[in-house]
Amino acid sequence: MGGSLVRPGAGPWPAAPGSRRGRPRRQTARVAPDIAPSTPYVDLDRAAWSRLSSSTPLPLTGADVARLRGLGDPIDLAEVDAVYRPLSRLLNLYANATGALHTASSTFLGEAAARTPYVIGVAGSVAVGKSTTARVLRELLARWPETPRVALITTDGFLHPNAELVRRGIMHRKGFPESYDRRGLLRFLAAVKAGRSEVRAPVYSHLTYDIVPDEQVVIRRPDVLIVEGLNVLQPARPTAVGGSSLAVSDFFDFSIYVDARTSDARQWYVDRFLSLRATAFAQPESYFHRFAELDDHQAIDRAEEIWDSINAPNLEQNILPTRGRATLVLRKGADHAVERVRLRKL
Ligand SMILES: Nc1ncnc2c1ncn2[C@@H]1O[C@H](COP(=O)(O)OP(=O)(O)O)[C@@H](O)[C@H]1O
Ligand SMILES: CC(C)(COP(=O)(O)O)[C@@H](O)C(=O)NCCC(=O)O
Repeated sequence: MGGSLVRPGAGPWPAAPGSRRGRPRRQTARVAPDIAPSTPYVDLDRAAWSRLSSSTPLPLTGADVARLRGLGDPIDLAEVDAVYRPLSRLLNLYANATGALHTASSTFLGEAAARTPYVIGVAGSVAVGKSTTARVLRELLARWPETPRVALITTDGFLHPNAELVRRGIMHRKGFPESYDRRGLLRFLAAVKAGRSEVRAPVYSHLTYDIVPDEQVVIRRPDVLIVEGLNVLQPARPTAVGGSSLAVSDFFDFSIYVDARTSDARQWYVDRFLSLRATAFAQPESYFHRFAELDDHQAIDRAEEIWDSINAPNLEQNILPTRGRATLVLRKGADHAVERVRLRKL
């Protein structure tokens, strides 16, 4: 393959907050290529990535992609072909290999091999297009004969209801780790992974900006479960006795971080906010209904204020630092197209 291997920390990947990159480095001797420090990542540019798995057919049409596309996301069939078709093949190989491993360990233990869903996490900032990525993958993975049943949940269903956020004084921190019922999400994933026949999750509405009372999504032993959300790669919380509890990502077989420059994500958030005035905000039940009548200047001010006070600090403090934990990073350019793909090999 024509992609380039990179040293950890090298290449186009900007430093996550708190990383060593960006600090002055001691001068070190040049390392000969054959003894260069090994890296757990393979970093491919778009062209090299899209040449992989060229024999895998693309089972979607332009109309399918239009149906799956989120507001403001220009994804088209060419993008799905170049980026998501190889990813679907890779996930198919990984899911099959994990199934075989599971069968082997059941045989060793003398247990009947019960299938357990292959769980994929999709992380990244607000407005980077996680939901489109997750929906496209759901559609592609469901076309493989081994995984026809693909379920998708978003972690916003596990946000505390607004009344509870207000009671805790953290309404301005929606999307931060503490705004979620983390125990509920862990219980949900443990039940899905244990192969329970029916597992329920609460539902969030972007329209009312709150949990929908008395509504639940039911997951019935899928072959694959995709779990999409800002904070799905958060490490476990330390416990009072010096240990740590389980993390959501402990239940993942594979994880994807949808990455973009922070300035691009901010612009996409503002653009989407402007578009939402004529669609979601125009509906009387929308939490943001009062913003439907704002002119462009007022709407841009309001969107930038929300971004700068909530979504940017959350990205910098909680989300971006988890990028290195992902199995695969999709790095988007300013036009939303994926420019590079980084896969963790080890
Ligand atoms: N205020 C809103 N009203 C209606 N829909 C919204 C609103 N904010 C976000 N959405 C929709 O919710 C989905 C998830 O958005 P977000 O959490 O920003 O993640 P991403 O853009 O990475 O998918 C998107 O499809 C988006 O269009
Ligand atoms: C609902 C969200 C927290 C995303 O939740 P997720 O599905 O990623 O868990 C986010 O889209 C959001 O609404 N953030 C609050 C700030 C804002 O209104 O943009």
